Amino acid sequence: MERKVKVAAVSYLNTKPLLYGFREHPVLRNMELTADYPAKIAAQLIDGTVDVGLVPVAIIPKLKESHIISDFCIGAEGPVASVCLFSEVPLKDIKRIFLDYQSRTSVALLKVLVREYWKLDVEFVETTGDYQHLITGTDAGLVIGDRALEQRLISSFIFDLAEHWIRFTSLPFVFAAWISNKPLPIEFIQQFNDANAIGLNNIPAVVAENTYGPYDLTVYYTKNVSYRLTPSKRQGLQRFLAYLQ
Ligand SMILES: C=C(O[C@@H]1C=C(C(=O)O)C=C[C@H]1O)C(=O)O
Repeated sequence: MERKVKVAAVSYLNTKPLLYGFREHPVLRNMELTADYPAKIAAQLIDGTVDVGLVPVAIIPKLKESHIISDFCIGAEGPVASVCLFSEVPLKDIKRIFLDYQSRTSVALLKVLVREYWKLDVEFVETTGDYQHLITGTDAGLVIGDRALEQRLISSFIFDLAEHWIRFTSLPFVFAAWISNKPLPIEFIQQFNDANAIGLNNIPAVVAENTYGPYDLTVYYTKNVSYRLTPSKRQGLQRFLAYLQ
């Protein structure tokens, strides 16, 4: 490839370990990196503004061409902490759920759990800007990312979507994966994966440069988010995509 590969990453704390190793890495000679919230990155990969994105897996069916180019992802093998349904009442009493405009996968996952697992009769409400303050009474809200880690300190009830998916299916979950919308040179992919691994092998250093009060990032990076796209995660991904058809 003559021109630089355009790569878009998620701008949340969950992605810091994956991006840590890119600084001063030779792969940067061949790529340019931007960051945004997941729904934006999905739109950029679909419309071709970028070549690679850490995109919500729920948009895979919307891509004409897609290649998972990495064995690293944003996944979970237990509670993920940052993708939760928050409420002031138990599940059975929830009447409406505000959906997170920044998310694609978790919105789809929530709908699968509501329909197939919890079997709730609720109304979904789209959002376009801040809505967390509307989580009161029988109105619940799906919140993802750093804002979810902050909402944990506020809401009375927290339903972790990864934890409930695992109870439902006995399979781990993948929220986002590095996906390209065109074939890329193998040398680039190897360098790209090498850069991803550096931060994961240096979690204390990643934590040390991110001061964050609301949640323990060592726990988040080592116990909650699970970054390896293992065969069982791929199985969980296939199972999830089958629900979206
Ligand atoms: C674990 C998370 O996974 C994310 C959830 C996504 C989604 O719902 O579309 C997309 C990317 C990930 O950042 C999180 O954001 O907290």
